[in-house]
Amino acid sequence: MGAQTAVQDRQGGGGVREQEIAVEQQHLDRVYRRLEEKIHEAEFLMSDAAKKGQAGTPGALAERDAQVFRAGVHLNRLNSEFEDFLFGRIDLLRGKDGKKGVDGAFTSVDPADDAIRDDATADIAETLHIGRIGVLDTDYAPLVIDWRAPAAAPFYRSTPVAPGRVVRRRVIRSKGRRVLGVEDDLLRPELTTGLPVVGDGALMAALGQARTHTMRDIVSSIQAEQDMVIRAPAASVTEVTGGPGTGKTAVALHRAAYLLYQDRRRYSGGILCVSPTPLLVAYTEGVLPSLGEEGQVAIRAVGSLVDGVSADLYDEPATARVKGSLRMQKVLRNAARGCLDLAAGPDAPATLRVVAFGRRVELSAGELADVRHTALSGTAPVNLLRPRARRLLLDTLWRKTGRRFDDAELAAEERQGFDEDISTEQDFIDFLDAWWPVLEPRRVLAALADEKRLARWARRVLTPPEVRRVARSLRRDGATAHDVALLDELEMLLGPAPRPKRREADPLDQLTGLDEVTTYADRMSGGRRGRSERLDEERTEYAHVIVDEAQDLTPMQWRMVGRRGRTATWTIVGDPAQSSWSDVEEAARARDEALGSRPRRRFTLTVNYRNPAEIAEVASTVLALAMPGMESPRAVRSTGILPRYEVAGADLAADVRAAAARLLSEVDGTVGVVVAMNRRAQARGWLEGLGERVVALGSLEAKGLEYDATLVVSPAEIAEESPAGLRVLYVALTRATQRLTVLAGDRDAPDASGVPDLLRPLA
Ligand SMILES: Nc1ncnc2c1ncn2[C@@H]1O[C@H](COP(=O)(O)OP(=O)(O)OP(=O)(O)O)[C@@H](O)[C@H]1O
Repeated sequence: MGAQTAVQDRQGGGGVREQEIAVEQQHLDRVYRRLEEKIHEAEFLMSDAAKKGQAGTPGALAERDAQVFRAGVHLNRLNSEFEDFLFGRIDLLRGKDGKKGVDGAFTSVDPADDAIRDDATADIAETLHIGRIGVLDTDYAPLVIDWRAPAAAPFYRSTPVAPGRVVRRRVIRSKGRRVLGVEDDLLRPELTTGLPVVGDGALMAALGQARTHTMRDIVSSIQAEQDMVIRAPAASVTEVTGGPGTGKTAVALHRAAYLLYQDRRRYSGGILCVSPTPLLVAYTEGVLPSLGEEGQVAIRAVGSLVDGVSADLYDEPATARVKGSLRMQKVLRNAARGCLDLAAGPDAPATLRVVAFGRRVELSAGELADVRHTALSGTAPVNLLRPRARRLLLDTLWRKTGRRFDDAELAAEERQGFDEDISTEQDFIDFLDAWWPVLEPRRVLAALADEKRLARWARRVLTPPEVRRVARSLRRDGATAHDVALLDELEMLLGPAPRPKRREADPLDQLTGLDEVTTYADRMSGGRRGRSERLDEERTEYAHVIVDEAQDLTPMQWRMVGRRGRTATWTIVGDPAQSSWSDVEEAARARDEALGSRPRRRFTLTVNYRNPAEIAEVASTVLALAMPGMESPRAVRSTGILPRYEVAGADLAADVRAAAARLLSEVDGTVGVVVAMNRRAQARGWLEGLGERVVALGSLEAKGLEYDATLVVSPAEIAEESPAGLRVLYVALTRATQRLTVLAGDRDAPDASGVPDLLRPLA
């Protein structure tokens, strides 16, 4: 953490500042001129390639063009959307060796032995500008280094304690083509180099900004401990823990951009970023595009990982506990199999009758049950067992015909003829459709809503009250994030509908599979969708999986996410102290299973960039209750503004509204009002008319978000909601960047100053 400690002796008076801005303006002008040249070059190459009919063919040209083209696309977007295309500069001492890397910069991290003279003077040997993409001059000298390139690492990693070659780090603020300001940190203040120093450092400037409803990238002020994570090698599993506000989400997203830059080919397999709520997805969605990365990274809420379903409901904590538990595996397995009986409905034929060799052959209900039992032995997905069931039916029917042959060849021929005859008989086809229908996960999950049935499938696994809860929750319209994990598990247990066999040999043989062809065709008949669209939908495996707020994944959700990263490398970020899941050990087991034996690299982030010290301190009193012995991250700044405590009177609505209005008048940006989950709808009503800057959130929805000011309504109600309630309260208390008001309700026991008992420091 060097940023705020570096500089004592600033010379940034008006004149110097103007001068330095002018210097950077000159450089930015040069960069834009070069980019324009590149765009023309790109346009020329594109049209030339098109003329030669080479567009779309792979090879060196495509590779080169792609780069130029990307530069063009970036420029267009950067011009129109983003303020700070070029955002950094470092001035460096001469390095130990004279070697240059591919980006044209010297590679040495340490200064040459004689770079600093005895009288503490030194010369600046290299100046690098850092930006969102790299730009080379005509002579291949780096005009801008991509922030992810190795040469940019010292911009983030140098600290006054370990400055390496960096003498001065500068953050440049610009809008469009105009440089607006510079902020310097001097990393070797003891040296005399003649470099002017301007401003108060970039980090504080960034942290003080008002918040909007979308997250900003932190590319110009990534701190050293964060940079270690962002650039950690992609091998196996990277695990990051850190308290609230330490930048875990920001770091995870920047890491995605870094990995793509590092090895675009490898990650063309896609990066999946799993987020706990749709609100957090919406909040973070803009960060990757602002880093120049779109398309390869899918940011999905954990309730939206299954195609066609989007969770919009929440389960009560006690129901969630059951649905998220590994015990559901067994229940679902029973249901997947048990549903075969149900799917056909009450009119399902009890027996199978066919005509063979001129006489009737019949399988009784008992014989059919035996066939089904045999077909279902083993672990293969139920839908994929249908061909096996069909074969077993034919075997049993054949046996019942009592035909015997001494000649094996003749027997085989007879048997083949029998199979063909029977399996093309309409009665047989209809029977099979009804007796072994293709099962859909949604239908099976819906079947669990029947309490009696669920009780049968959950025998000796769930208790009767648990059965009642789960069945009741499934009778509502809509899905929860827990239901989605169950659907995904069912998808695996059921497997896809069998695909038609691609054999051209015997047309009759093809007819045999007709039922399956039509069923499959039905499934795929969503219209004539483009191939890429379909592929996108079908992508269920990724090259890298990022899990944000990993502490909240239930065991069943770990299984779902695990299936999407069977061959992936992983980045997992989370904070056990913020977990809203109560059965921590079971989740840890499921997580270990999802990750397998891959080696893990662990990192810890220690600095809280979000909350001022005054707010962090209140949160830490709750942390002491929620997780005794757990350390709070160190708050990086202090505002001198203490949290405000109020006690609600008879009209809670009016008090919440007044407290929210007051906060709105005190901050420029957003205000979040956090209430217990069962007050969500109510709270929205209370805030009506106060404008877009304020939002009401249920405690679980506040996950990962932040606001300039937060109003936490009735800490006790939030804490009593679930066994993990204190940790959820800890989340609520750590959302504010500037101001916090706590409103004590009926269940709180405020002292004379209005401080609820849960927030009073332990004696
Ligand atoms: N190096 C940085 N420079 C500027 N801002 C930063 C930096 N690191 C983090 N921040 C800011 O701090 C805030 C918290 O970051 P983030 O949401 O990523 O933290 P988190 O660890 O995921 O928090 P939580 O666990 O509470 O969800 C964000 O506003 C982020 O932009």
